[in-house]
Amino acid sequence: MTGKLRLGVNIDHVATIRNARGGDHPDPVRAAEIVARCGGDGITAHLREDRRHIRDDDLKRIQGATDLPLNLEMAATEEMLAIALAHKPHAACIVPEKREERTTEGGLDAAGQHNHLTPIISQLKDAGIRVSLFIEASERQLDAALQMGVPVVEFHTGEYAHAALDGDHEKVERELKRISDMSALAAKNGIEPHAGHGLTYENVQPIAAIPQLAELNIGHYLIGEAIFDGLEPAVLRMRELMDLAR
Ligand SMILES: CC(=O)[C@@H](O)[C@H](O)COP(=O)(O)O
Ligand SMILES: NCC(=O)COP(=O)(O)O
Repeated sequence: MTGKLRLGVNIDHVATIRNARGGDHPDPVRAAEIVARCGGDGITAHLREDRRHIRDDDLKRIQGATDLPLNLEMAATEEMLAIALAHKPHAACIVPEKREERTTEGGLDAAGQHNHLTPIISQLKDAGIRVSLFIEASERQLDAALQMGVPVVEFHTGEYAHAALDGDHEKVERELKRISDMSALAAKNGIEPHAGHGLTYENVQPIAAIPQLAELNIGHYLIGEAIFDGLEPAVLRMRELMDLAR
């Protein structure tokens, strides 16, 4: 049976615009409040090591402003671990991070970093934080996630989104199949599959139709659309498209 697909709204890029002028406007906290009012299921925020968008004080303010679960995206570093343990978000999604990248370019190499990730995951879990790994939809990475005992994985949909933009239909189908196959395998093994990165009104529905997926995290496109239509209509439109696909 296909359950409700949650929509986590990533508000990072409200902070990107704020930071362009160094002041307080627009405030990502106000975005979180709007998401909460219009039926978003969660707030996602990526505290990057270089603080290019979300900043440390935003986390506490977001947590104080809404009851929606906060999904903190974080690199697997001691600094980020300490911040996560201090804030105790509902969930922490461990993501790969490269200082010079424009955005999160690929999935976490969970298979290659087993020894580094295991103690970080267990400290997050001991603090009651729901740990997720942001990985490519591959059997190797999913196996590693299983071995590490995480309850959630988020599949990186960037390759799928790029293929859709390029009009490469064969690649779109290949990417969809691997995300769909790995979602089924994750669910079969008791891991809750999520997906996100580069999702738009145009490309969200085939992903939303994957029955095992429990949550999509969507940010950059929604904040872009919000400039033209407002954040609430953008979230509601995405919600509608996701629901129609189930
Ligand atoms: C991990 C991820 O996909 C999100 O963090 C999202 O991409 C927004 O942050 P960036 O644009 O900084 O990658
Ligand atoms: N984990 C993916 C995410 O939070 C949102 O990615 P994007 O929609 O900003 O590309």
